[in-house]
Amino acid sequence: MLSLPFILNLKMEIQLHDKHFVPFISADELDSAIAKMAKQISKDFQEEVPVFIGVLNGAFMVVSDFMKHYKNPCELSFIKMASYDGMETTHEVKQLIGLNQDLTGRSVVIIEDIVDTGNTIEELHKLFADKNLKQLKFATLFLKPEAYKKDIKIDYIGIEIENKFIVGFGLDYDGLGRNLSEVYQLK
Ligand SMILES: O=P(O)(O)OC[C@H]1O[C@H](OP(=O)(O)OP(=O)(O)O)[C@H](O)[C@@H]1O
Ligand code: HPA
Repeated sequence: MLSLPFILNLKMEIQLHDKHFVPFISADELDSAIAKMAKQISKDFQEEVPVFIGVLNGAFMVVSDFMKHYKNPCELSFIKMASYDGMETTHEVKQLIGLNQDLTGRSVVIIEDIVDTGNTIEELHKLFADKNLKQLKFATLFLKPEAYKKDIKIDYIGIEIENKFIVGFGLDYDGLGRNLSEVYQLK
């Protein structure tokens, strides 16, 4: 006979396309990590109005929850970048929707759902280099330290995770899984 934990575990496992995923990070843990980042960032930007830039598609949920936790004046915009095909990076980061705002003299905080290889934030770093910003900072809900090989400083990190593929809370596997309110890890 199967034990109860085994049955519960089977129930919680999900399948997206051909892959199976298991529960990894709960909605409560995600919310606490985002609230902590919002608190840190508001402390660092008390004297000014930062411009937050969310990186679509993946960051839409993080940004939405982050904004609810950020209580000081701020502005928000989005940029759309993509490089992943299924579970693999293509190493070519494309800008799919750009910014049309003058950011001269502004403090900009890029908000990412995940920094993995760092290819995307490297491209963003280049993209903002000639925008005459006051400062550029990077915030990410997830960082995979074993995969990240770039020199760019990541100023605000929610949760460090091992180098395994995850889905949920904005992150997808080949288009699916973005609407999950918890994060799942590849089985
Ligand atoms: O550090 P990296 O290896 O560059 O990976 C991080 C990027 O990968 C994902 O985007 P993706 O290119 O899959 O596009 P999406 O946001 O539309 O899913 C994620 O949202 C990050 O932007
Ligand atoms: O682990 C991941 N999951 C989903 N999308 C991603 N983009 C980079 N890393 C990941």
